[in-house]
Amino acid sequence: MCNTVAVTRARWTTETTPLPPHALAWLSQRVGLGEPFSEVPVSAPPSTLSADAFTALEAVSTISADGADRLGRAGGLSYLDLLRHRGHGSLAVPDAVVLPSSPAEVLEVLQVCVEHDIAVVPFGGGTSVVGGVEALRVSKSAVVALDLAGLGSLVSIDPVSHVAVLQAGLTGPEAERLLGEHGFTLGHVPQSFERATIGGFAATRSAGQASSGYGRFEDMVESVRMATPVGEWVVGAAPASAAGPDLKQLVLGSEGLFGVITEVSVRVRPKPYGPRYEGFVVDGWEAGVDLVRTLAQDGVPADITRLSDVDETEVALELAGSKAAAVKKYLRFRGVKQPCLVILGWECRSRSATMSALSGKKVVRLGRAMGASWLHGRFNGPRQRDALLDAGVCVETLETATHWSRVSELRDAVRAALVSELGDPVVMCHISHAYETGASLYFTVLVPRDLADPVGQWQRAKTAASDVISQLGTITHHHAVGRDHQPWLENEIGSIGVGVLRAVKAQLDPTGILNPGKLL
Ligand SMILES: Cc1cc2nc3c(=O)[nH]c(=O)nc-3n(C[C@H](O)[C@H](O)[C@H](O)COP(=O)(O)OP(=O)(O)OC[C@H]3O[C@@H](n4cnc5c(N)ncnc54)[C@H](O)[C@@H]3O)c2cc1C
Repeated sequence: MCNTVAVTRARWTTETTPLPPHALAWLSQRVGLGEPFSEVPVSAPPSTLSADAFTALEAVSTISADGADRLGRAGGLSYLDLLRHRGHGSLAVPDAVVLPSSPAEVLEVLQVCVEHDIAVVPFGGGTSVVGGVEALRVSKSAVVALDLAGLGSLVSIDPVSHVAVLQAGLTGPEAERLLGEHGFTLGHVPQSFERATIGGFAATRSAGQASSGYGRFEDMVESVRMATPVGEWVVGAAPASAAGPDLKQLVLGSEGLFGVITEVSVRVRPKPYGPRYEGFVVDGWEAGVDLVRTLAQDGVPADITRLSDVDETEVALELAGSKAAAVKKYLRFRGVKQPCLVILGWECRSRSATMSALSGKKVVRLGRAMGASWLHGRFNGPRQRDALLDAGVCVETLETATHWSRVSELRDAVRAALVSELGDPVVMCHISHAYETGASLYFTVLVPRDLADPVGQWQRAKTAASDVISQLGTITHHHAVGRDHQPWLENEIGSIGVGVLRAVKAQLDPTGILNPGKLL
């Protein structure tokens, strides 16, 4: 029996966090509530793994064909995954779960899977929202989820160079706890931090909430150790190198198709002394975009640099409850007509540099209480999503990035596509990461769930939004490609790009056992 993923995959946690009454009142008035969710119990189909293959895998690793263990690794945590786990739409369940406990064991498991023609889905925290861990068998005899939870150690730390080697199965909090014992931090805090893993961050080119300061996950990676069907491959030898193309960049974002990442060597930073988070308001989206662009181009963004549009700000204030009225009154007094919330947080970068760039700009300071409130709720999204689903709401997110000159055009186009498919949804948007040349846009969509066809409702909206996104920006800034963004990949990287990735795959995984049906 396996011993991880004790929680149901139909929700983020087993604890139910109901929406507060004022939030429910606002929702029913603005969004409209659907029918409370009728959860249809799901069960795992019989495993098709042959007895021979089971015995061969059992000889080299820990394996379970138990239905609950298999359901616990069936798919990721997108809105559609949650629907499937609540009995709507068909769920792809792996035939077994394999739990190796060392990099050497991962190599042995891959050998057995090649011999028995078994598809292998590398499984970290299972937080993919793009179908990345869907257990697709494709043309293989069976499919196993290869859960990396047994690779959970800090292998080494070099306090002089600020480099740590982390095993792939460490979750965000575990990695931070182990690094914290040595006075260091990774500073990588995506909203899925609580469940996502180091291997998953590397395999998807993840971006965290403080990536404007610490960099995206790929910026932190020094080297990667990866088990492939043709042997072990270690890429990255020094902080910088001119030894041909940077092959590390081929491994990062490879989404389990080229190999199983077992260890990642990362740049770490001393734990911040006295981090500080503050809230500000600007009048109107365009003013906010200009402000964030200036900070990024002047090289003085805060580590967390986040700008909400008018709709997201309005919802944030509505849901803040009693304090919201006083904030709104103050903003009216300050002459702000279209409030857009800016959250700035400093952990490793200089606050004074950002603040001097803000001086003279039309910005209303809301102070540390607003920053503290953001910090307090930074991981609430997935819990609120559970509660919204329970209340009959379709709730999902989309993300992209583009150049500054197109940021507003892209935002408007995505909103229009969603409105044309969904009727009158609430569409909220924020800039989540600021770069010198552009920014990422993150959308949250709320609409009453279509009772007759909840899966089709979101699939149509997602397709419409992705068509628009693929014309004006990247199909994904940090959620990766998986299965869901696959139809738009060739448009972004070209047929030559697809050919290059196929050639790499053929070299590393000649029989195609690794995560079939994703990315390419
Ligand atoms: C509520 C919520 C919020 C999110 N917020 C963010 C965010 O702020 N920023 C962000 O970047 N992402 C976010 N995500 C997406 C997701 O958390 C990231 O893609 C994350 O990096 C996935 O890590 P994981 O360990 O859960 O990987 P999994 O979901 O288990 O796997 C993701 C992909 O990587 C592959 N993979 C996993 N581990 C390995 C390995 N060791 N070797 C090879 N391949 C592997 C899988 O096969 C799959 O293709 C969010 C998701 C949710 C549900």
